[in-house]
Amino acid sequence: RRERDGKTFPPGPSSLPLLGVAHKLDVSTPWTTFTEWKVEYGDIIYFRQFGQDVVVLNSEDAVKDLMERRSSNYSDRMYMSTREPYGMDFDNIFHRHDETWRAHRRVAHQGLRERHVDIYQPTQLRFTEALIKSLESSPERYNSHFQRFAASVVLSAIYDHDVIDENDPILKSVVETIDILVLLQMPVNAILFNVFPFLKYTPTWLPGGWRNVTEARVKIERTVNLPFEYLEKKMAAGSAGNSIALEAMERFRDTNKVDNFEKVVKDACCSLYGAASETTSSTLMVFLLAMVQNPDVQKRAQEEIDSILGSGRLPQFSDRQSLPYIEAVCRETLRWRPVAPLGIPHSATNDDVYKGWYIPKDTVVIANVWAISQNPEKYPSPSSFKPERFLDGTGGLTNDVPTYAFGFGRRICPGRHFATNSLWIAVARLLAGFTFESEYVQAGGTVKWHNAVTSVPEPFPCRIIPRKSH
Ligand code: HEM
Repeated sequence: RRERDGKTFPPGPSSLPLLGVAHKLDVSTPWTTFTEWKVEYGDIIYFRQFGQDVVVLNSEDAVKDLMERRSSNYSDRMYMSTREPYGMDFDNIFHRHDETWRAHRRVAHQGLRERHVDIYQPTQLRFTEALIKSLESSPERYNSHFQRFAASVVLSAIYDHDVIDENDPILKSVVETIDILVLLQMPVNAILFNVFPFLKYTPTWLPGGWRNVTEARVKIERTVNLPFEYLEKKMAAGSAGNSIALEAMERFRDTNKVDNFEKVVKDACCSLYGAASETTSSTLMVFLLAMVQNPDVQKRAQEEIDSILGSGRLPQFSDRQSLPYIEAVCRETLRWRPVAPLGIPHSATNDDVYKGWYIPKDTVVIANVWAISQNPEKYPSPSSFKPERFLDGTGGLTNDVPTYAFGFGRRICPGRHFATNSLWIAVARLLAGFTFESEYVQAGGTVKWHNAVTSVPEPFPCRIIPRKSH
């Protein structure tokens, strides 16, 4: 227990003046270190990193107590000195908990609420079919096909924009901008830039060799505006289909409740893309790895599909209820290797006391999703991929839905219903259409992980074999 100014802080490792706790952390997978610290320090851990107060929550109960039951105090994001100068303040994901954030959330919620997302199912199906075709013609490029699938469904839902190929101007522009956002807003970099402001102007820290802030601003502004220029042309021609952007524009224009609504909608929509694309494709990579590591699971999933659909018919969204094992495979994919193992850190708006421990204003509060998803009491042998965990004795689904993979409280991912639909149709169709094998992985070959904002397996040798019956 540590005391400062008569206040008791939660337990945690001691920090060095310059390094903080960096020397004690596995910096590429800090979530594993935080989970190990649970044994010594418990469910709520405190330390200081470069002068920044940090609290890590290692259990679902602690996360829910703070981020959900006390959501008015734990829904902010940390201050980032790079946001304004680089023109990144358009972004909703790292936005402070204020009126603009609320307006963005309204756009997201309206377009992505649970009962509404089904209108995008035809789009998701269409791009799943394109994914299958790409895998048939160049299976070795599976990773870029997954990325293309994720980007296409999302750009279509947000802007009614169909990605034609890799040179698509909107796709290129958003990908470039996301790279900047990721680099500058990764929590560790954000803290560094706050503490050592000169770093953010140092060219080597900037993506793509960028030399100055102005150029970043221009690129970001273009990314926010370009999809709307396309959409406006379609609107003028009367050919604009359903999209989150169009719906939000029409609604905000009619209600007159939001100031500067065009900017709000543009910014919110661009943020949606940023949050949606990489998370979805990374989850498909995790699914693929799980399949090649667990041929028995793959076989059982294919047997379920074949027994319900017969050979030849492909899964449709309407089959979802009849395929509980496929649903369980999707849930287990989200649990087994959550692509955001530390979620996105929240921040405390005011001083607070929890279980007698003091949490100062502006503390960065991290929900350790990894510790929750790997909790051996809830999930015995947590590192094994076992979809049966989500099934009851009769083969039906349990009530356990790994929503923790999508964050918590007011900041919970607004795209989760859309994401789980994309994931489900892709997984069902991939399993119906192909068998995935990897002698390399089966023989214990190393699979590297890329750990940045998301944690994702790097491409590994894999054979993608069309199934004869489909
Ligand atoms: C498998 C796919 C996805 C995963 C695992 C995922 C996960 C997450 C997580 C962990 C957060 C942080 C929540 C928190 O702070 O507590 C988040 C935020 C967010 N997600 Fe997702 N997400 C996915 C797909 C999507 C999609 C498809 C969209 C939009 C179409 C989306 C839009 C957003 C937005 C806008 C935020 C920021 C919310 C805020 O700060 O208020 N995500 N997501």
